[in-house]
Amino acid sequence: MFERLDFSNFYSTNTAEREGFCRQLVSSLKQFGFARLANIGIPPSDIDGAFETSREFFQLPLDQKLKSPHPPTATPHRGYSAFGIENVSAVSNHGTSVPRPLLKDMKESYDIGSPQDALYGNIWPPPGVHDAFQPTFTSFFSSCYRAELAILEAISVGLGLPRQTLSQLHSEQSNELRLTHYPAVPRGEFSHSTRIAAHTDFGTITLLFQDDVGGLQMELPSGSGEFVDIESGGRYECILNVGDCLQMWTGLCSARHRVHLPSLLAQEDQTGPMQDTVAERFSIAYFAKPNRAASLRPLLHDTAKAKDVSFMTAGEFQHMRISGTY
Ligand SMILES: O=C(O)CCC(=O)C(=O)O
Ligand SMILES: [Fe+2]
Repeated sequence: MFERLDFSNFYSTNTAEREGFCRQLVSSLKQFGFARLANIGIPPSDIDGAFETSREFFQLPLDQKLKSPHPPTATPHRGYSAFGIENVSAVSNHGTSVPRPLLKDMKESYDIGSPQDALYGNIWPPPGVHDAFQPTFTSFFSSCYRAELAILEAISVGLGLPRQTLSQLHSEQSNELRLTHYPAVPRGEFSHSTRIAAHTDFGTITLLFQDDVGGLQMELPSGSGEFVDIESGGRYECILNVGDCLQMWTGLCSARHRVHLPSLLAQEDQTGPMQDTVAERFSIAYFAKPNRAASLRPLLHDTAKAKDVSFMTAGEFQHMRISGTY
């Protein structure tokens, strides 16, 4: 649907090529709220390691996984959430005039924060449960943070802002990494449940890595309630999407998205024998979030109106958006 952009162009020594790439990136984020990126600087072997470790963890017996549980409240967003615990549809209707039905999420997930985050510590599996888990994701987190800063610089350049404008609003690392496993389910379940209900992401940008099962869909046109598949380019491709904070700062589109029955399978109803089971799916999402004290005042058009309004801080906004999901 939209072309894959090669992030290595951001490092081109040819200024026109570099700036042209940044403008193309911003244009995709303005039009769709999404971009597909190759070569964001995370080695494929690290991505393989993260997916393998995630699979191994989710394959453990439930009593082992529950040794590092997510707290019963929405914050801090850390640790393991079993199937059916989190319910994203509770926040699906944020910012829309078209109410969506509440659907149950069919997933289990694990949330990890930065080791540099001064406010919330991590909840790791205790020794003996999966000893490679903590080092694998501590290292993967740092790789994602480096990629995040480079992408924020590219977006700033593409918007015509000084290169460090966005990256310097992310120095505190209140970012989050989320591993998700969507178990195989009978396809009939999709009539009353979903994998993750329609939502927008709360932060600045999200870097998503997914396997090739499919089912990630975005709302197009925005606000229509119609969803189209974002086809999977495999686990080494990064799907980049705009979150609510970047939309408030810059007007780029924070597109509503969900994970549901892939359209190809939905069409089988008309075209041939239906498969009874929809394959399990794994994804890894890294949510870049602004420093908590950062103001969400628009960065591009500091209008007279904006000067009179008091804007929420990113921390207040995150808190408001996440409550209700647990
Ligand atoms: O699993 C996916 O592909 C998307 C997950 C997602 O949108 C989220 O966790 O915010
Ligand atoms: Fe999302």
